[in-house]
Amino acid sequence: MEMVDRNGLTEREFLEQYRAGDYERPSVAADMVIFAVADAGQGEDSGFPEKELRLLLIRRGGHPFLGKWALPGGFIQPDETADQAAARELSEETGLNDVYLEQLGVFSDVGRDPRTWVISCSYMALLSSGRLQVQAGDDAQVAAWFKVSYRQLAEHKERLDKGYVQTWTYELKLSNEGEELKAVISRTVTARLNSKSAAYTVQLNDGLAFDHAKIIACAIERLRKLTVDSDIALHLMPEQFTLPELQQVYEGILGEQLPADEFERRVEGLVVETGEYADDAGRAGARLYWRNWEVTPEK
Ligand SMILES: O=P(O)(O)OC[C@H]1O[C@@H](O)[C@H](O)[C@@H]1O
Repeated sequence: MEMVDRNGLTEREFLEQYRAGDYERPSVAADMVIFAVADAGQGEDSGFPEKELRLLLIRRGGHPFLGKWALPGGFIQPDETADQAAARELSEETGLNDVYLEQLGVFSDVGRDPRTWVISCSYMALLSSGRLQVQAGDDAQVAAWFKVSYRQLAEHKERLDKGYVQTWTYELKLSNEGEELKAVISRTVTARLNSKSAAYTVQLNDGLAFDHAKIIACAIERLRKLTVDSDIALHLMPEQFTLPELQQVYEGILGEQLPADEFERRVEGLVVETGEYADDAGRAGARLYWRNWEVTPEK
C-alpha cells in the first residue's frame, strides 16, 4: 500500500500541491579562481625567464561593483550541476575544457551580493603554462592576469579555558601593469574541547567585487596546503620543465624561498628526467623533467 503522510497525502499528491514559492530561495553562482604560471622577465642566474603565479580577473562591465575586478563566474542554470556550471564558465573564459578543477567551498555571507540572496559555490582551476590566452568575454568584459602576492602580516594566539583562538592576518596584493588591488584578510581558528571552526574576515578591500577577496584568500591557502601535501603544483607546469622552473613555481605558490635540499625533498619521486635539456649547452640546471606517472604520491 502506498505510504501517506500525516495529512493523508501520497507522495504524488504531496508534490502536486507543493508550492516552492512559499519558501525564499537563493540564486547560486559558480565562481572560478583560475591560477596559472607565467614568465616574469629574465632570471639573473639561469638566463631563463623567472616564473610567477598569476590569477585571472574580469573587470565588471555592469552594476553592481561596476568597474571593480571580479572572479570569472556566473549563475548556475537549472539544468546543470555546480561542477558543470564551473566547467562551462571556465571554457567560456579560457576556451579550455581539460583543466584541473576542484571545488573550494560554499560562500554564503549574508549580503555578499547587494542585488539579492546569492550563494557562491567556488572552484579553483589550475592551467598549465602556455595556456594563458583568454578568449574575449561574451559581454565586452575585460579579462586580465594579475600577479599574486599573499603574505602573512601577523599571528595572534589566545588561550581559552579548554582551547584557543588563533588568528592569522594576510595581505593580498594582485598587480597588473600599473594597477594594484589590495585586501587584508584574517583567518581565525577557534578550537574547543569538542569543536573546531575556521572563519575568514575581510578587513580591507581595495578594488575587488563582492566577497571575492575572501574566496581568493581561501584558494591560495588551499593551493599552498596541497602544494606541501601533494603533487598539485605539477598541474601548473608544461609537459617538460627544468627543476629551477619547478622550484620557482613552488616558491611563487608558497610565498617563500626554499633551500635547494628542502625543494628536492619535496619533489622527490614526483618527477623524472626526460633525458633531454632545455638548451644546447647541456647544463645541469637545464635538464628537463616531467611528471612521474608511475607513482601515486602519498605525500
Ligand atoms: O557577474 P554577474 O552575472 O552579474 O553575477 C555573478 C556574480 O554574482 C556574485 O554573487 C557571484 O559571486 C558571481 O560572481
